[in-house]
Amino acid sequence: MPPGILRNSLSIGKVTLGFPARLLIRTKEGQRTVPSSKLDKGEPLTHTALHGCFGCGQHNRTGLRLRFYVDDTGQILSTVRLAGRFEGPPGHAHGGIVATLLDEAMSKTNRAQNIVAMTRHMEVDYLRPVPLRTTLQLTARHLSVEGRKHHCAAELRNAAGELLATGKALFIAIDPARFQASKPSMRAMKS
Ligand SMILES: CCCCC/C=C\C/C=C\C/C=C\C/C=C\CCCC(=O)SCCNC(=O)CCNC(=O)[C@H](O)C(C)(C)COP(=O)(O)OP(=O)(O)OC[C@H]1O[C@@H](n2cnc3c(N)ncnc32)[C@H](O)[C@@H]1OP(=O)(O)O
Repeated sequence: MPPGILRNSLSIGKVTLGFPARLLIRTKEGQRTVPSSKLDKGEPLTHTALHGCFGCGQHNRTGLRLRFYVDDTGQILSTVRLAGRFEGPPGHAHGGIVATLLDEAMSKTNRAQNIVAMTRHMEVDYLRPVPLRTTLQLTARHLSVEGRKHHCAAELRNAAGELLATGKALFIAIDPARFQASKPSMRAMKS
C-alpha cells in the first residue's frame, strides 16, 4: 500500500481537523502507521518572517494557510482542504494551486533541515483532478543534495489514498541575510 491516509478517517479537534486516525508513513525500515494526533505536536514548519506566504503564512487571509509536520524520517506531512475559491475545473482545484501545494511541501523538506532554499525548477504530473472541499493528504521527501542543489519530491493523495498529483523540484540554497538585504519587500514584511 502506498504511503497516505488509511480509510478510517476521523476529525480530532481544531488544529488537526480532518486528520485521519492514523497515517501510513515511510520510514527507513519500511512502512508503518503513526497516530495523527502525534503529528500536531511537532514544530510548525513555517518561516516566522514569512507570515504573509501564500502557502503557509497563517496571517495571509486569502492564502492556503497550510500547516506542516515532520515525521522521524524527515518526511513532511500535511492535510489540506481546499476552499471553493481555488477552483479550476468545476468542483476541482486549479492546476496552479496543486503545483503550489507540492512546491510548498517540498520547500518544507529543506526548512526541516534549517536550509533556506528557493525553487529553481519544478515539474508536476497531474494524474487525477483534485477535488475541492475534501480532505487531501500532502507528503514530501528530500531526495538528495549536491552543493547548494537540493532535489525534492512530493505527492498529493485523496482520502482513499489514491495518488492525484506528484511533483519533483530542484531547490537552490540561498543566504537569507543576503536575500533580505537585497529585497525591499522583505524588509517591509518584517516591520
Ligand atoms: C530561517 C530564517 C528565515 C529568514 C527568511 C529570509 C529569507 C527567505 C527567502 C526565501 C525563502 C525561501 C522559500 C520560502 C518561500 C516559498 C516556499 C515555496 C518555494 C517558492 O515558491 S520560492 C519562490 C519561487 N522561486 C524563485 O522565485 C526563485 C527565483 N530564482 C532565483 O532567485 C535564483 O535563480 C536562485 C537564487 C534560485 C539561484 O540563483 P543563483 O544565481 O544563486 O544560482 P545559479 O543560477 O548559479 O544556480 C545554482 C546551481 O544550480 C544549477 N542549476 C540551475 N538551474 C538548474 C536546473 N534547472 N537543473 C539543474 N541544475 C540547475 C546551476 O548550474 C548551478 O550549479 P553549480 O553551482 O554546480 O554551477
